[in-house]
Amino acid sequence: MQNKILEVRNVSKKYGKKEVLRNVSFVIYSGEIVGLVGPNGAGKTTLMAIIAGLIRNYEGNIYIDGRNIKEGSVEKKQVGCVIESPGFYPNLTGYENLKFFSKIFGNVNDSEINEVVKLLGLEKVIYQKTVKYSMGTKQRLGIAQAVLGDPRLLVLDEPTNGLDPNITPVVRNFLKDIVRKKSIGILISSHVLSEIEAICDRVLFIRNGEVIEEVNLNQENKTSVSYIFETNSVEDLVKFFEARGIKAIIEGEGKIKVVITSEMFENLLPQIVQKGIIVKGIYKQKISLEERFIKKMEGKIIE
Ligand SMILES: Nc1ncnc2c1ncn2[C@@H]1O[C@H](COP(=O)(O)OP(=O)(O)OP(=O)(O)O)[C@@H](O)[C@H]1O
Repeated sequence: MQNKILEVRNVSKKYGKKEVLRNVSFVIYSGEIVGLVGPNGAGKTTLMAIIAGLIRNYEGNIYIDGRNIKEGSVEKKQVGCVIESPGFYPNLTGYENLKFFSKIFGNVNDSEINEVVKLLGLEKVIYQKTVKYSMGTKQRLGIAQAVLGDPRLLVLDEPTNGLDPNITPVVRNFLKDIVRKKSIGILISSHVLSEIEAICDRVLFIRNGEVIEEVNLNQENKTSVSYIFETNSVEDLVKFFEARGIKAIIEGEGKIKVVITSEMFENLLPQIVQKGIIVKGIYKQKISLEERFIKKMEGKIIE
């Protein structure tokens, strides 16, 4: 069984009278990358800052490795974070900055720093002063800083912001690798939903401070996808689906579209064949996270 790395239980936060987070609860298990997506002002950064221990005044409880973060200090680094733009000493080199931050958590040796620098493709710039760094390079140095000291959880707010498209996969692979290798958990937010889709195991949709949906991206057969059926008997096929409560949309000549799970598809296909309906072609279209997000934020329900 997987360990619970993070448990957020009924967390609420107000600024004055404004409720920024309302009763947020979720869990991250070891080896999991969980995405947090929502429109501007939904409460993502506030939630991440609370989990990272940067905001202490909130209702509810947060447990990291089973330990309530409200209860006293811990010797070991529990959470590594990059929230908003990472801050570094501009007149120190990247390496000096990493050394400085690592000292706070003790026991980070040079070989660990060198390995992380290499994995994040920072070797060429690491001995330059960070004042010269681009935003994307600062982001990568921020991730390196967050990872050092072996935290149990990484909290990364928009970590691929400002990265060159050729560097984004480097960061993505780095995070995918360490989350499993070190059995940690990662909470990540991004406005680039294709990026979230490429990296996360699960996604939480947050709106007006509430988690309104959780999508498991690894459960392909439980997620509804669009299937386009090409057939000579459009009417019969539409009737077939409608008799089973499934909406079928005519998509041009001889084509109909239904949104069903892979499990349903596997059960229904033999029945279609049995009815003697001739299917000339079937095309599967996965609903992208972006489509789900747009529909969800419009308040439409996605089965
Ligand atoms: N220090 C603060 N004082 C008062 N209100 C705040 C403060 N910080 C955030 N807020 C408000 O809380 C709400 C949530 O903000 P937050 O930054 O957490 O949202 P977000 O989902 O991260 O948005 P974005 O995608 O734009 O970064 C917003 O309405 C914001 O104006």
